[in-house]
Amino acid sequence: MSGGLLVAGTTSDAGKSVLTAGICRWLHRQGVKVAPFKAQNMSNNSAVVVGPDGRGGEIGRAQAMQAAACGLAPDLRFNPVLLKPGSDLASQVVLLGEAVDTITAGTFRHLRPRLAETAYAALAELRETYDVVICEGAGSPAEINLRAGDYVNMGLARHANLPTIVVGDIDRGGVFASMFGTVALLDPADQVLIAGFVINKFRGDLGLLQPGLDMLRHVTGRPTYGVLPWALDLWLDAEDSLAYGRVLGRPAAPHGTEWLDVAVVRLPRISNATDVEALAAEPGVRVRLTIEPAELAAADLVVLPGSKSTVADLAWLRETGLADAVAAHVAAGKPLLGLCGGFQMLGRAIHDPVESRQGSVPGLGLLPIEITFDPRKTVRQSVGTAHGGLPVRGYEIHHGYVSRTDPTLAPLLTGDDGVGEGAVLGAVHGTHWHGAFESDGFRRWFLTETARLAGRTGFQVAPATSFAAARERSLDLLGDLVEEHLDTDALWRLIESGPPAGLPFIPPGPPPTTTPPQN
Ligand SMILES: NC(=O)CC[C@H](N)C(=O)O
Repeated sequence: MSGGLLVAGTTSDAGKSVLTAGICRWLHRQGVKVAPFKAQNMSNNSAVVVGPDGRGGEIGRAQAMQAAACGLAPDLRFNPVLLKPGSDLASQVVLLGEAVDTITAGTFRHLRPRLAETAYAALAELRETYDVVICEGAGSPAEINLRAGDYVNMGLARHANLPTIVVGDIDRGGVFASMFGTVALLDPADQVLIAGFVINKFRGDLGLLQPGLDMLRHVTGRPTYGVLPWALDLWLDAEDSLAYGRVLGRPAAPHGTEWLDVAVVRLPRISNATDVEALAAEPGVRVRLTIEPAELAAADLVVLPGSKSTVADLAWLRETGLADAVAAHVAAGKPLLGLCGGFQMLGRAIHDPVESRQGSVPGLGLLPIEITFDPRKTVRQSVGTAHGGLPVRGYEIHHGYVSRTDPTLAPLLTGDDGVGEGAVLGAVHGTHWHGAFESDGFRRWFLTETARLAGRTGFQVAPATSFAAARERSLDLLGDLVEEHLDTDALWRLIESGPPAGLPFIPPGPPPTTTPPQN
């Protein structure tokens, strides 16, 4: 068979990624050969995938997570187009894993046909290989200004005749109006593909919600396939949980007598922020994303995460007073960790003719290294050891490299080629590797060392947390939610048989265009 479904949303962060992953896990458990797909993703949170030519390429982390939900290794075709925003105006374009261009809104139009063609071809290939492909849309399908050029939402559904469900986040309010409006702003040929709705993040009495669902059915002629409850345990790989001010996940009580407090600076162009999820998976480790200097002062460990715009985010760090707070933290002998872009900021100088094109700028001066940016991007999976033999796996996505270092500086890690990676100087730690803290033994050593440096003598790392098992549990939880709360028989009919016949048109449809579409 060649089944398919598009999961669209009323807004960004409505729950498309997790619902797609949940549907993938449900089908995978049923023995269905299923794959995920997102034609175009806009995110700086990417995973490294080894392509058919053996080279490393990038896809959105959400698609790598959905691949795991399907029991598959990630594939570049699962997310053929990835836009990585370096500023509000410009994005790096990653096509089938490889960075090919940097675009602005104005130049996107010229590239769009090539991107759409690549995405359509990738989906066609996947549909030949897999029995079912679950596609995730982007933003809302009712972005009427962008509809003409769309190949991620209804443009994709039309091209591949995909039945579409629309998920809405009821916690934000206005869910009925946004469900209705999403359908009613689409043209008739798009509307016949919208089969129904899913409500996400509901807390409360289903009996009170039911009349609303009945009314929604009455005014749209479309059912709600189910209502997913607010699930507190769902936070791994969920990008919206990375908003600042929040504690990441739901940390269990400490194994020892004291908590370890970790403050992660929420850089404006943060990239691969999911790196710190592995720390947050440990009992007694409280990880908070913050932009408050006072929170850095109170933290045991400060983390400068990855950045898509190292030099610009470093300037922001100085403007906001956070750079001074980082310096004070280090001056007090407390531990600091820099990851990729955050590591690059720790050196004496950054020479960047590529990303910011600012030339040479001073770094924070906390490590005796200099960073130079190369137009070629390093994208690879990396394997090595730390602290005398603890195995570490990670991945690298960067243009900048260490161009000058002090030969006496100790590395944090050693690659399997025997070459030192990153640095440790006193309580300052840094590496270009992402994902390293998913390696359980290394994470335990690092947290123990961190607690010692911070004087948290009562903190004791739990002996046996497995991050891989925690991720697997979270995918299973998503599968459980789908099985328990959605009408899976009806969903299966949709996936198998395509858009149902006879779905009514809801006026007014798209407003007439007064100006030519911009995309
Ligand atoms: N992943 C990152 O943090 C990348 C750092 C920096 N933007 C670079 O390209 O080198």
